[in-house]
Amino acid sequence: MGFTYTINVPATSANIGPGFDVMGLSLSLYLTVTAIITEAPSSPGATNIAIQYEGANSSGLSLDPRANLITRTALYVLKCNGYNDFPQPTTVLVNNRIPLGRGLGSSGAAVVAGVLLANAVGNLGLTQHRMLDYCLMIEHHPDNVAAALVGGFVASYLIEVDRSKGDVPESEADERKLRERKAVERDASIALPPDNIGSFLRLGCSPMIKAITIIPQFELATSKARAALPGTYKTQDVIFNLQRLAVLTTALGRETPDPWLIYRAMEDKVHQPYRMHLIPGLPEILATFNPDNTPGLLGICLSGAGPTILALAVDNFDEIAAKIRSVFDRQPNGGIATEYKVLDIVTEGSTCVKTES
Ligand SMILES: Nc1ncnc2c1ncn2[C@@H]1O[C@H](COP(=O)(O)OP(=O)(O)OP(=O)(O)O)[C@@H](O)[C@H]1O
Ligand SMILES: N[C@@H](CCO)C(=O)O
Repeated sequence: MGFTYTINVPATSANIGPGFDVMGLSLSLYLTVTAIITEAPSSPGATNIAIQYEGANSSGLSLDPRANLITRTALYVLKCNGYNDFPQPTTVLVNNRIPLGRGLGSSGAAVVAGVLLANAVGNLGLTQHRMLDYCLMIEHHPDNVAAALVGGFVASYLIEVDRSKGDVPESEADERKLRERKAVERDASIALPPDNIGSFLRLGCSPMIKAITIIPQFELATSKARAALPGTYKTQDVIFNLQRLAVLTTALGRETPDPWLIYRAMEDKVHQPYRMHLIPGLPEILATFNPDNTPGLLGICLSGAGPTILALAVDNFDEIAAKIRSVFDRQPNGGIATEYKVLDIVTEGSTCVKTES
Protein backbone atom coordinates (compact mmCIF):
# COMPACT_ATOMS: atom_id res chain seq x y z
CA MET A 1 0.00 0.00 0.00
CA GLY A 2 1.29 3.48 -0.86
CA PHE A 3 0.14 6.99 -1.62
CA THR A 4 -0.02 9.19 -4.64
CA TYR A 5 -0.11 12.97 -4.52
CA THR A 6 -1.20 14.84 -7.63
CA ILE A 7 -0.12 18.48 -7.73
CA ASN A 8 -1.45 20.90 -10.35
CA VAL A 9 0.06 24.35 -10.77
CA PRO A 10 -1.17 26.88 -13.36
CA ALA A 11 0.98 28.91 -15.74
CA THR A 12 1.05 32.63 -15.02
CA SER A 13 1.51 35.86 -16.87
CA ALA A 14 3.28 38.47 -14.76
CA ASN A 15 3.34 42.29 -14.92
CA ILE A 16 0.26 42.82 -17.19
CA GLY A 17 2.01 45.94 -18.46
CA PRO A 18 2.60 48.44 -15.64
CA GLY A 19 2.61 46.01 -12.68
CA PHE A 20 6.26 44.99 -12.92
CA ASP A 21 7.00 42.42 -10.17
CA VAL A 22 3.52 43.11 -8.73
CA MET A 23 0.68 41.66 -10.82
CA GLY A 24 0.02 38.13 -12.04
CA LEU A 25 -2.76 36.26 -13.85
CA SER A 26 -3.07 32.49 -13.57
CA LEU A 27 -3.86 30.69 -16.80
CA SER A 28 -5.43 27.40 -17.88
CA LEU A 29 -2.16 25.66 -18.77
CA TYR A 30 -0.63 23.37 -16.18
CA LEU A 31 2.41 21.78 -14.64
CA THR A 32 1.31 18.47 -13.11
CA VAL A 33 3.56 16.66 -10.65
CA THR A 34 2.55 13.21 -9.48
CA ALA A 35 4.44 11.83 -6.49
CA ILE A 36 4.15 8.08 -6.06
CA ILE A 37 5.28 6.97 -2.64
CA THR A 38 6.01 3.38 -1.77
CA GLU A 39 6.34 2.24 1.80
CA ALA A 40 9.70 0.54 1.29
CA PRO A 41 12.35 1.55 3.85
CA SER A 42 14.35 4.62 2.83
CA SER A 43 17.96 4.32 1.74
CA PRO A 44 20.20 6.52 3.91
CA GLY A 45 22.24 9.10 2.04
CA ALA A 46 20.10 8.96 -1.11
CA THR A 47 17.57 11.66 -1.87
CA ASN A 48 14.93 8.92 -2.20
CA ILE A 49 13.72 10.52 -5.45
CA ALA A 50 13.47 9.25 -9.02
CA ILE A 51 12.27 11.84 -11.55
CA GLN A 52 10.54 11.18 -14.85
CA TYR A 53 9.74 14.11 -17.14
CA GLU A 54 7.46 14.61 -20.09
CA GLY A 55 6.26 17.78 -21.75
CA ALA A 56 7.61 21.13 -22.81
CA ASN A 57 11.23 21.40 -23.99
CA SER A 58 12.47 18.52 -21.89
CA SER A 59 15.97 18.27 -23.36
CA GLY A 60 17.66 20.95 -21.23
CA LEU A 61 16.18 19.91 -17.91
CA SER A 62 18.16 18.06 -15.30
CA LEU A 63 16.63 14.94 -13.79
CA ASP A 64 19.17 15.01 -10.96
CA PRO A 65 16.98 15.58 -7.86
CA ARG A 66 19.48 18.01 -6.33
CA ALA A 67 19.59 20.11 -9.55
CA ASN A 68 16.02 19.90 -10.87
CA LEU A 69 14.13 23.03 -9.80
CA ILE A 70 11.05 21.14 -8.54
CA THR A 71 12.86 18.59 -6.38
CA ARG A 72 15.64 21.02 -5.36
CA THR A 73 12.93 23.31 -3.98
CA ALA A 74 11.22 20.40 -2.23
CA LEU A 75 14.51 19.26 -0.68
CA TYR A 76 15.16 22.80 0.59
CA VAL A 77 11.73 23.01 2.25
CA LEU A 78 12.15 19.56 3.77
CA LYS A 79 15.60 20.48 5.09
CA CYS A 80 14.14 23.55 6.82
CA ASN A 81 11.75 21.15 8.52
CA GLY A 82 14.23 18.55 9.71
CA TYR A 83 14.44 16.12 6.78
CA ASN A 84 17.69 15.69 4.86
CA ASP A 85 16.00 13.76 2.05
CA PHE A 86 12.53 12.66 1.01
CA PRO A 87 11.15 10.61 3.92
CA GLN A 88 10.16 7.65 1.72
CA PRO A 89 11.19 6.44 -1.73
CA THR A 90 9.25 8.62 -4.16
CA THR A 91 8.82 8.54 -7.91
CA VAL A 92 8.17 12.06 -9.16
CA LEU A 93 6.37 12.13 -12.53
CA VAL A 94 6.46 15.58 -14.10
CA ASN A 95 4.04 16.45 -16.88
CA ASN A 96 4.78 20.02 -17.92
CA ARG A 97 2.59 21.88 -20.42
CA ILE A 98 4.13 25.29 -19.62
CA PRO A 99 6.77 26.28 -22.19
CA LEU A 100 10.13 27.03 -20.55
CA GLY A 101 11.73 30.45 -20.61
CA ARG A 102 8.87 32.08 -22.54
CA GLY A 103 7.33 34.39 -19.95
CA LEU A 104 4.56 32.06 -18.81
CA GLY A 105 5.87 31.43 -15.33
CA SER A 106 7.44 28.00 -15.85
CA SER A 107 10.04 28.57 -13.12
CA GLY A 108 7.47 30.00 -10.70
CA ALA A 109 5.26 26.97 -11.31
CA ALA A 110 8.20 24.60 -10.70
CA VAL A 111 8.98 26.37 -7.41
CA VAL A 112 5.35 26.27 -6.25
CA ALA A 113 5.14 22.59 -7.21
CA GLY A 114 8.31 21.89 -5.21
CA VAL A 115 6.92 23.57 -2.10
CA LEU A 116 3.60 21.70 -2.39
CA LEU A 117 5.51 18.46 -2.94
CA ALA A 118 7.55 18.93 0.24
CA ASN A 119 4.45 19.89 2.18
CA ALA A 120 2.78 16.66 1.03
CA VAL A 121 5.57 14.11 1.40
CA GLY A 122 6.78 15.58 4.70
CA ASN A 123 3.22 16.01 6.01
CA LEU A 124 4.29 19.52 7.04
CA GLY A 125 0.85 21.17 7.23
CA LEU A 126 2.14 24.49 5.89
CA THR A 127 -0.38 27.30 5.44
CA GLN A 128 -0.71 29.01 2.06
CA HIS A 129 1.10 32.06 3.45
CA ARG A 130 3.99 29.96 4.74
CA MET A 131 4.22 28.20 1.37
CA LEU A 132 4.52 31.62 -0.27
CA ASP A 133 7.39 32.47 2.12
CA TYR A 134 9.24 29.38 0.93
CA CYS A 135 8.53 30.17 -2.74
CA LEU A 136 9.93 33.66 -2.27
CA MET A 137 13.22 32.33 -0.93
CA ILE A 138 13.77 30.74 -4.36
CA GLU A 139 11.96 33.07 -6.79
CA HIS A 140 12.61 36.56 -5.46
CA HIS A 141 9.75 38.38 -7.19
CA PRO A 142 6.23 37.52 -6.02
CA ASP A 143 4.10 38.10 -9.13
CA ASN A 144 4.32 34.62 -10.71
CA VAL A 145 4.43 32.52 -7.55
CA ALA A 146 1.60 34.35 -5.78
CA ALA A 147 -0.71 34.00 -8.81
CA ALA A 148 0.30 30.36 -9.33
CA LEU A 149 -0.33 29.54 -5.69
CA VAL A 150 -3.66 31.28 -5.14
CA GLY A 151 -5.10 31.67 -8.67
CA GLY A 152 -6.90 34.50 -10.47
CA PHE A 153 -5.76 38.09 -10.90
CA VAL A 154 -3.37 38.70 -8.03
CA ALA A 155 -1.46 41.70 -6.68
CA SER A 156 1.43 41.08 -4.32
CA TYR A 157 4.21 42.84 -2.47
CA LEU A 158 7.33 41.82 -0.62
CA ILE A 159 8.63 42.90 2.74
CA GLU A 160 12.31 43.60 2.25
CA VAL A 161 14.49 41.10 4.11
CA ASP A 162 18.03 39.81 3.94
CA ARG A 163 17.41 36.26 2.69
CA SER A 164 21.02 35.21 3.17
CA LYS A 165 20.66 35.44 6.94
CA GLY A 166 17.37 33.55 7.12
CA ASP A 167 15.45 33.81 10.34
CA VAL A 168 15.21 31.83 13.53
CA PRO A 169 11.61 31.94 14.71
CA GLU A 170 11.19 33.72 18.01
CA SER A 171 8.19 31.85 19.24
CA GLU A 172 7.99 28.13 19.87
CA ALA A 173 4.24 28.47 20.11
CA ASP A 174 3.39 26.24 17.22
CA GLU A 175 4.56 22.93 15.90
CA ARG A 176 5.85 24.29 12.63
CA LYS A 177 8.07 26.88 14.27
CA LEU A 178 9.41 24.33 16.73
CA ARG A 179 10.25 21.96 13.88
CA GLU A 180 12.00 24.73 11.96
CA ARG A 181 13.93 25.83 15.05
CA LYS A 182 15.22 22.29 15.58
CA ALA A 183 16.28 22.06 11.92
CA VAL A 184 18.26 25.30 12.23
CA GLU A 185 19.87 24.08 15.46
CA ARG A 186 21.05 20.94 13.65
CA ASP A 187 22.30 22.82 10.58
CA ALA A 188 23.08 26.51 11.05
CA SER A 189 23.55 26.98 7.28
CA ILE A 190 19.81 26.67 6.68
CA ALA A 191 18.32 29.94 5.41
CA LEU A 192 14.87 29.72 6.94
CA PRO A 193 12.30 32.06 5.40
CA PRO A 194 11.20 34.88 7.68
CA ASP A 195 7.45 34.77 8.34
CA ASN A 196 5.07 36.64 6.03
CA ILE A 197 7.66 38.04 3.62
CA GLY A 198 5.05 38.33 0.92
CA SER A 199 1.45 39.49 0.96
CA PHE A 200 -1.12 39.12 -1.79
CA LEU A 201 -4.60 40.23 -2.68
CA ARG A 202 -6.89 38.60 -5.23
CA LEU A 203 -8.58 41.14 -7.48
CA GLY A 204 -11.68 40.87 -9.61
CA CYS A 205 -11.39 39.82 -13.24
CA SER A 206 -14.38 39.71 -15.57
CA PRO A 207 -15.19 36.16 -16.74
CA MET A 208 -15.58 37.64 -20.25
CA ILE A 209 -11.81 38.15 -20.48
CA LYS A 210 -9.55 35.55 -22.07
CA ALA A 211 -5.79 35.55 -22.39
CA ILE A 212 -4.39 35.14 -25.90
CA THR A 213 -0.76 34.09 -25.63
CA ILE A 214 1.46 34.31 -28.71
CA ILE A 215 4.53 32.23 -27.94
CA PRO A 216 7.67 32.71 -30.07
CA GLN A 217 9.77 29.61 -30.57
CA PHE A 218 12.79 30.95 -28.74
CA GLU A 219 13.62 31.10 -25.06
CA LEU A 220 14.51 34.23 -23.16
CA ALA A 221 15.90 33.61 -19.69
CA THR A 222 14.30 35.87 -17.10
CA SER A 223 17.77 36.66 -15.76
CA LYS A 224 18.78 38.05 -19.19
CA ALA A 225 15.59 40.11 -19.50
CA ARG A 226 16.10 41.51 -15.98
CA ALA A 227 19.73 42.36 -16.73
CA ALA A 228 18.46 44.67 -19.50
CA LEU A 229 16.66 46.92 -17.00
CA PRO A 230 18.17 50.20 -15.77
CA GLY A 231 19.23 50.76 -12.17
CA THR A 232 17.28 54.01 -11.85
CA TYR A 233 14.13 55.47 -13.39
CA LYS A 234 12.84 58.91 -14.31
CA THR A 235 10.21 60.17 -11.90
CA GLN A 236 7.69 60.71 -14.71
CA ASP A 237 8.06 57.11 -15.90
CA VAL A 238 7.38 55.77 -12.39
CA ILE A 239 4.32 58.04 -12.11
CA PHE A 240 3.17 56.87 -15.58
CA ASN A 241 3.16 53.26 -14.36
CA LEU A 242 1.61 53.98 -10.95
CA GLN A 243 -1.30 55.84 -12.56
CA ARG A 244 -2.01 52.97 -14.95
CA LEU A 245 -1.54 50.25 -12.36
CA ALA A 246 -4.06 51.84 -10.00
CA VAL A 247 -6.67 51.91 -12.78
CA LEU A 248 -5.85 48.40 -14.02
CA THR A 249 -6.47 46.79 -10.62
CA THR A 250 -10.16 47.71 -10.89
CA ALA A 251 -10.69 47.99 -14.65
CA LEU A 252 -10.28 44.24 -15.31
CA GLY A 253 -12.89 43.40 -12.68
CA ARG A 254 -15.72 45.39 -14.23
CA GLU A 255 -18.48 43.13 -15.50
CA THR A 256 -18.36 44.73 -18.93
CA PRO A 257 -14.72 45.65 -19.61
CA ASP A 258 -14.01 49.10 -21.08
CA PRO A 259 -11.51 48.42 -23.92
CA TRP A 260 -9.80 51.82 -24.10
CA LEU A 261 -9.58 52.19 -20.31
CA ILE A 262 -7.84 48.81 -20.11
CA TYR A 263 -5.73 49.38 -23.20
CA ARG A 264 -4.25 52.58 -21.78
CA ALA A 265 -3.94 51.03 -18.31
CA MET A 266 -1.77 48.23 -19.73
CA GLU A 267 0.91 50.59 -21.05
CA ASP A 268 4.28 50.52 -19.36
CA LYS A 269 7.48 52.55 -19.17
CA VAL A 270 9.36 50.51 -16.57
CA HIS A 271 10.32 47.25 -18.25
CA GLN A 272 8.99 46.82 -21.80
CA PRO A 273 10.95 49.71 -23.38
CA TYR A 274 14.20 48.20 -22.12
CA ARG A 275 13.35 44.70 -23.36
CA MET A 276 12.30 45.72 -26.90
CA HIS A 277 15.64 44.69 -28.44
CA LEU A 278 15.31 41.17 -27.01
CA ILE A 279 11.95 40.50 -28.69
CA PRO A 280 11.97 41.40 -32.41
CA GLY A 281 8.46 42.54 -33.35
CA LEU A 282 7.49 43.80 -29.88
CA PRO A 283 7.78 47.54 -30.75
CA GLU A 284 5.54 47.11 -33.81
CA ILE A 285 3.03 44.95 -31.93
CA LEU A 286 2.66 47.47 -29.09
CA ALA A 287 2.43 50.42 -31.49
CA THR A 288 0.03 48.90 -34.02
CA PHE A 289 -2.90 47.09 -32.44
CA ASN A 290 -5.58 48.81 -30.39
CA PRO A 291 -9.30 48.38 -29.60
CA ASP A 292 -10.33 50.50 -32.62
CA ASN A 293 -8.43 48.59 -35.31
CA THR A 294 -8.66 45.19 -33.55
CA PRO A 295 -12.22 44.52 -32.32
CA GLY A 296 -12.39 42.45 -29.15
CA LEU A 297 -8.93 43.51 -27.97
CA LEU A 298 -8.67 45.00 -24.49
CA GLY A 299 -4.95 45.39 -24.02
CA ILE A 300 -1.60 44.03 -25.05
CA CYS A 301 1.74 43.61 -23.29
CA LEU A 302 4.77 41.42 -22.82
CA SER A 303 3.95 38.35 -20.73
CA GLY A 304 6.34 38.24 -17.78
CA ALA A 305 9.91 38.72 -18.95
CA GLY A 306 8.93 37.64 -22.48
CA PRO A 307 9.17 36.68 -25.25
CA THR A 308 5.46 35.70 -25.16
CA ILE A 309 2.94 38.42 -25.98
CA LEU A 310 -0.20 38.58 -23.83
CA ALA A 311 -3.34 40.04 -25.40
CA LEU A 312 -6.42 40.31 -23.19
CA ALA A 313 -9.61 40.15 -25.21
CA VAL A 314 -13.34 39.46 -25.07
CA ASP A 315 -13.91 38.33 -28.66
CA ASN A 316 -12.24 37.48 -32.01
CA PHE A 317 -9.49 35.56 -30.25
CA ASP A 318 -8.16 33.68 -33.29
CA GLU A 319 -8.23 36.80 -35.46
CA ILE A 320 -6.30 38.81 -32.86
CA ALA A 321 -3.73 36.04 -32.54
CA ALA A 322 -3.32 35.91 -36.34
CA LYS A 323 -2.65 39.66 -36.52
CA ILE A 324 0.02 39.52 -33.83
CA ARG A 325 1.61 36.39 -35.28
CA SER A 326 1.87 38.08 -38.68
CA VAL A 327 4.27 40.63 -37.17
CA PHE A 328 6.56 37.83 -36.01
CA ASP A 329 6.20 36.15 -39.42
CA ARG A 330 7.49 39.31 -41.12
CA GLN A 331 10.66 39.63 -39.07
CA PRO A 332 13.95 39.58 -41.06
CA ASN A 333 15.72 36.33 -41.97
CA GLY A 334 12.60 34.22 -42.47
CA GLY A 335 10.55 35.45 -39.57
CA ILE A 336 10.06 34.06 -36.07
CA ALA A 337 7.91 30.96 -35.68
CA THR A 338 5.16 31.24 -33.08
CA GLU A 339 2.35 29.21 -31.64
CA TYR A 340 -0.64 30.61 -29.83
CA LYS A 341 -3.02 29.53 -27.13
CA VAL A 342 -6.30 31.09 -26.06
CA LEU A 343 -6.37 30.51 -22.32
CA ASP A 344 -8.86 31.08 -19.54
CA ILE A 345 -7.97 33.09 -16.48
CA VAL A 346 -8.42 30.44 -13.81
CA THR A 347 -9.67 31.34 -10.37
CA GLU A 348 -8.39 28.17 -8.72
CA GLY A 349 -4.69 28.20 -7.88
CA SER A 350 -2.46 25.23 -7.14
CA THR A 351 -3.96 22.03 -5.83
CA CYS A 352 -2.63 18.87 -4.22
CA VAL A 353 -4.81 15.76 -4.04
CA LYS A 354 -3.87 12.60 -2.13
CA THR A 355 -5.03 9.14 -3.20
CA GLU A 356 -4.22 5.73 -1.79
CA SER A 357 -2.70 3.28 -4.25
N1 LIG B 1 8.95 21.98 -14.83
C1 LIG B 1 10.21 22.36 -14.59
N2 LIG B 1 11.07 21.49 -14.03
C2 LIG B 1 12.33 21.87 -13.77
N3 LIG B 1 12.84 23.09 -14.05
C3 LIG B 1 12.04 23.98 -14.61
C4 LIG B 1 10.68 23.67 -14.89
N4 LIG B 1 10.12 24.75 -15.44
C5 LIG B 1 11.08 25.70 -15.49
N5 LIG B 1 12.23 25.24 -15.01
C6 LIG B 1 13.50 25.99 -14.93
O1 LIG B 1 13.24 27.37 -15.08
C7 LIG B 1 13.90 27.90 -16.27
C8 LIG B 1 13.05 28.94 -16.95
O2 LIG B 1 12.86 29.99 -16.02
P1 LIG B 1 12.77 31.51 -16.46
O3 LIG B 1 12.50 32.29 -15.23
O4 LIG B 1 13.97 31.89 -17.28
O5 LIG B 1 11.52 31.57 -17.45
P2 LIG B 1 9.97 31.46 -17.17
O6 LIG B 1 9.73 31.20 -15.71
O7 LIG B 1 9.42 30.46 -18.12
O8 LIG B 1 9.47 32.89 -17.59
P3 LIG B 1 8.87 34.13 -16.73
O9 LIG B 1 9.54 34.09 -15.38
O10 LIG B 1 9.23 35.36 -17.50
O11 LIG B 1 7.41 33.91 -16.67
C9 LIG B 1 14.13 26.67 -17.12
O12 LIG B 1 15.19 26.86 -18.01
C10 LIG B 1 14.42 25.59 -16.09
O13 LIG B 1 15.74 25.69 -15.63
N1 LIG C 1 8.28 40.42 -13.02
C1 LIG C 1 9.18 39.48 -13.63
C2 LIG C 1 8.39 38.33 -14.18
C3 LIG C 1 9.26 37.28 -14.82
O1 LIG C 1 9.48 36.23 -13.97
C4 LIG C 1 9.96 40.17 -14.73
O2 LIG C 1 9.32 40.80 -15.58
O3 LIG C 1 11.19 40.07 -14.75
